Amino acid sequence: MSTATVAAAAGNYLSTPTLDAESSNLLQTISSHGGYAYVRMSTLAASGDFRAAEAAREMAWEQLHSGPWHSVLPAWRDAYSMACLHVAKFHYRNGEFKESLRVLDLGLIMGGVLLKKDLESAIEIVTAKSREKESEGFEKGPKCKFVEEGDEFDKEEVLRVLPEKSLSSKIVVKKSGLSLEGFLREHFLSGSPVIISDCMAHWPARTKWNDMDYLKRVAGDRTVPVEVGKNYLCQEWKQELITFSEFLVKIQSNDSSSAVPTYLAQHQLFDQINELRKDICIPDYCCAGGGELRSLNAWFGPAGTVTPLHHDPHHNILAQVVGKKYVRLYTSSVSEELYPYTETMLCNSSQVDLDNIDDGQFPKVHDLEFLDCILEEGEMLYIPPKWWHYVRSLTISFSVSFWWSNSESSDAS
Ligand SMILES: O=C(O)CCC(=O)C(=O)O
Ligand SMILES: [Fe+2]
Repeated sequence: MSTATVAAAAGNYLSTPTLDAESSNLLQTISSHGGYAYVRMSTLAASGDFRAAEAAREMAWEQLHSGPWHSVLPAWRDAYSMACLHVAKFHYRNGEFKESLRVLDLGLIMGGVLLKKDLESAIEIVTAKSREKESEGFEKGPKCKFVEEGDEFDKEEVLRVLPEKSLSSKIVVKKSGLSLEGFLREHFLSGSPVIISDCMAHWPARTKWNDMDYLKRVAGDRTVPVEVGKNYLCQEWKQELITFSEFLVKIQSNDSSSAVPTYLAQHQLFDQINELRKDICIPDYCCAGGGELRSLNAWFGPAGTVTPLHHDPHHNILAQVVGKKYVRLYTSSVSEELYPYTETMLCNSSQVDLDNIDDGQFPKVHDLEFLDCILEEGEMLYIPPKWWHYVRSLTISFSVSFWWSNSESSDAS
C-alpha cells in the first residue's frame, strides 16, 4: 500500500462508513444463528459509544472462554473480532495507537475469519500512523545483536545442560546444496532426517532478525501469545498475551539458569505480522510429495527453552534463523517404548522427561537408539512425520517450522 493509499484509508477508518456496513452484515450472519445475545452484542458494538463497544467485547470474550476452544460457536469469534474493530476505532481516534493495535491483534489472535481482512487493513493503517508519530523523535542507536558471530561453545559446558547420552552416538547427517531430487530420493521417501546447510543465506531474516532494533521497529507494538513455564506438560505452565517489545526485554534479561523461560512457541506469527513474513522464503523442499503447506510457525525465545518429546503428523522443515538448538530424534517405530500419554489431547507427547528420566517408571527408554544434533544458525532440519523430537535452545534462538502434508495424507489436519 502506498503512503497516499494508507492516508486515504486512514481517513476512511476515522469516519468508518465501511465498518458499519460490515457490522450490519455480521449482524445478519450472527442473527442467523438465532441467539438473542449475539444480536444484542452486535448492536452494542456498532453503537457509537466506547463503553458499549467495550461491553460487547467483554461479552464475546466471556463466550470465548466459556468452554473448550473447539466448542465455541464460530459466530462468537466473529462477534469478538467485530467488537475489537469498534473498540480499536475509538482508541485510534484518540491517538492511542498502541492501544488500538493491541485490541486489533487480540481480534486477529482470538477472533474468527470473517473480519480478518478488516482487522489486517486496520492494523496497516494504525501502524502507519503510529510510526509517523514515533519517527518524529526517533534516533537510531547502535545495532544491538542477540547472538554475536563466533560465540563459540565449550562442548563440555553444553553437555552439562543436555539430556544424558547426548551427542555421543548417531549425529543427523548434514548435507550442503542438497537438490530437491536428492532430498526426495534420499530423505523424503525413506523418511530419514537430514540437516540441510547453505540454503537460507538469501533470507532477509538471516541478517534482520538478529537485530533487536529491527524487530522492535516492525513488531514492537504488536501483541503475541507466549508460553511461560518449564514446558507445556508442567503444572505451572501458562500462556500470556504481551507485546513483542515486552517479550524482547524478557528475552534479553533472561538468565538461562532461572527456571521460567518465556517462549513464543508454535505461533503463526507470519499470518499476523506481514513484514516478518516478507523476511522468510518457503523452502522448495516443502513441495516434495505434491504436498500442501499446513502451517508456518515461529519459535522464538531465550536460551534454555525446552519443547518436550513429542511427534507431529506432518513433514517438517525446522529452519534455524538465529542462534542454536539441540534436537534429539527417535524414529516412529519406537513409539511404544516412549510411553505416550493416553489422553487424546496429549497422545502425541511422551510421558518421559528426557532431562530427568525416571528409569523405574520408564525402563525401556534408556537403551533406545536416537539421532541428535546441534542445529546451527542458517541450517534446516528435516523431521519426517511421526518422528519423535525433543528440542532445547542453547542460545537466544529464533526458528521457523514449515509443516506440510502429502495431498493424499489421511492425517493432515
Ligand atoms: O523448536 C522447538 O522448540 C520445537 C519445534 C517443533 O516441535 C516443531 O517444529 O514441530
Ligand atoms: Fe514438533
